Amino acid sequence: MTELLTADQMRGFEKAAIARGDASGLDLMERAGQGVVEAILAQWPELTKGGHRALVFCGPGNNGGDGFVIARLLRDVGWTVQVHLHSDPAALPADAKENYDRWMQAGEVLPLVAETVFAGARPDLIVDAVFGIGLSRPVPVEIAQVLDVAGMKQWKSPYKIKRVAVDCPSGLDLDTGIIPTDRAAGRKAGSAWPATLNTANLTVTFHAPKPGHYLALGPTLCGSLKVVDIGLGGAARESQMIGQSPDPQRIRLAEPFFAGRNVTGSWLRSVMGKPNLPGHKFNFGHVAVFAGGVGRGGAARLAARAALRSGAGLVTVICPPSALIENACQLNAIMLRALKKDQPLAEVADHRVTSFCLGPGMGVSQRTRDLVQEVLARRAGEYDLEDPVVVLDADALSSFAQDPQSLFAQTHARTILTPHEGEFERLFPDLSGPARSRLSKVDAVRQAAKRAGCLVLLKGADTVIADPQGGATVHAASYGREVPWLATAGAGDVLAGLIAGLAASFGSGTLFCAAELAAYLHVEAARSFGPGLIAEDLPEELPKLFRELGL
Ligand SMILES: NC(=O)C1=CN([C@@H]2O[C@H](COP(=O)(O)OP(=O)(O)OC[C@H]3O[C@@H](n4cnc5c(N)ncnc54)[C@H](OP(=O)(O)O)[C@@H]3O)[C@@H](O)[C@H]2O)[C@@H](O)CC1
Ligand SMILES: Nc1ncnc2c1ncn2[C@@H]1O[C@H](COP(=O)(O)OP(=O)(O)O)[C@@H](O)[C@H]1O
Ligand SMILES: [K+]
Repeated sequence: MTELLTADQMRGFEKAAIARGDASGLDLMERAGQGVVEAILAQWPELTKGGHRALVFCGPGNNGGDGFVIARLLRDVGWTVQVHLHSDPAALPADAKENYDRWMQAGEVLPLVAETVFAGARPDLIVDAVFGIGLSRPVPVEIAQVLDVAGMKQWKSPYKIKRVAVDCPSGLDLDTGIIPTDRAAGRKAGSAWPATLNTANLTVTFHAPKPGHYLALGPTLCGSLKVVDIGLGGAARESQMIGQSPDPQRIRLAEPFFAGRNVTGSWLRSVMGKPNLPGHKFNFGHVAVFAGGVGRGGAARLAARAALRSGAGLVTVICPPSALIENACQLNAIMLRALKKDQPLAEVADHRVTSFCLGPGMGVSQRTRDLVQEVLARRAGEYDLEDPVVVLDADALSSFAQDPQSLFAQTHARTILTPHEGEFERLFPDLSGPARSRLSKVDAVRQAAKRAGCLVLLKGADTVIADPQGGATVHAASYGREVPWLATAGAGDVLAGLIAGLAASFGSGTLFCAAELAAYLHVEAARSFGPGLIAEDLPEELPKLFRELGL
């Protein structure tokens, strides 16, 4: 787990370190600039030999200050460096001004405008130190144009110029992963994309990654991401995240790393480890997955298969009597029960069911609403420690589109909603669409979880999970973990089943931790299988994956 720091939190860390006397602002800026130079040379070792040519673009704040440090350090090792500044030097904040002055002892600064930038010779490297965490509004068009590689037509092979972003490609909002644009001028006609895009090959950030590096457009713009330690401390805080419920004030990245160490095995065991004690299948949880009518059972069967493969002791598919034969033809290790329309649920799902999964293929209907409400009303039985887990996906969510409040009135702390964006919009229209140009995906899901009184997992290449108290996790299939082939019908059904299965065992960690691990595992399963994947392949890939991951 890695903590993702918002701009305000990052400033808080900086202030605290300075107040403790651990470092001055100038020290931190020097370490930041040094870290960027080291990252550049590590990324492109061919740049260590010989003098190369760099353009450094500096902005009006401390991001620009980092730029002056980088310019000076590159010059010190023999590079030809040309600096362009977008501001009045006299208005620079103190530390940035100090580094401007140091640079000016043997250098010059040109304005950051196309005429001067493109008048010079082709650089080997461009350093973007215009805006970092202090971005407060859309980037002025004339700067956005200078930063867009597509506009660098004056130079030969502009895409081969190495582009490094300090903290972020300028224009990216590091809290949201969104590029704030001036709607009138900033958007390509008829498109949600900005008219100009500032992309980097390498982004170097400080102390900890920020949500915007992983959300929305962040991964597309940043290229590869390197985090540089500038001595602000805090590793102990991170260690509290493994296997623990989330802290309401913090955002974490679901990944099996802690302070640079791979902790995959212990992460998996903390959520799904089966104790090596005499036990039987009921000790490892019983998952009940509801299926829809004839010809619509595939989605529930996929979820059930994922639940069983993830280690649940038993899995039962519950279907209408008309679909019994269809399901019986398809299922073996998974048990099957028919539920008649007026039959009490307790007759087919007794108190030993520890986890329910509803939605995939159930159909949008009053019957689905009734079943969801009946399951949500279940409480811990005489012998159970906790209420059963309820995973609500797909049609179990869409069935409440007309009246989401009637669903939220019943959801409880052991419930998780797992919508994709379309389903999310049906339940939370005011947290979707245009609202999301102001609200990060993390904050939208936090608000949704608070309103629903349960966990919410909003799917995507950037999946966000939040609880009603505000604890939030991002799981991102990016930075080398891209799996576009996971966008295949049924992948979400598998995810719902995985969560139900991982959360089913009494011995397992919290529902939140199960959801984090499920998001990670379904992407790892997709990576392991590779292109050509269909949803059926995901559960079948799990045993190999568990072995490889050290479970
Ligand atoms: N925190 C740390 O621990 C460390 C931080 N470090 C570095 O400091 C960076 C943060 O510095 P920062 O706070 O000065 O903000 P920064 O991104 O330079 O921008 C602020 C300036 O830009 C202006 N401005 C904003 N948007 C604009 C727009 N669209 N168009 C025009 N102007 C715009 C804004 O103006 P204002 O909004 O005030 O009007 C203000 O003048 C951080 O990213 C990292 O690189 C490192 O040194 C290591 C330690
Ligand atoms: N480009 C992508 N990269 C990584 N994961 C993706 C991508 N597109 C979709 N996914 C994942 O695939 C699953 C698709 O779920 P969903 O949209 O509910 O599909 P379905 O309803 O067909 O099962 C989600 O878990 C989502 O996070
Ligand atoms: K930048």
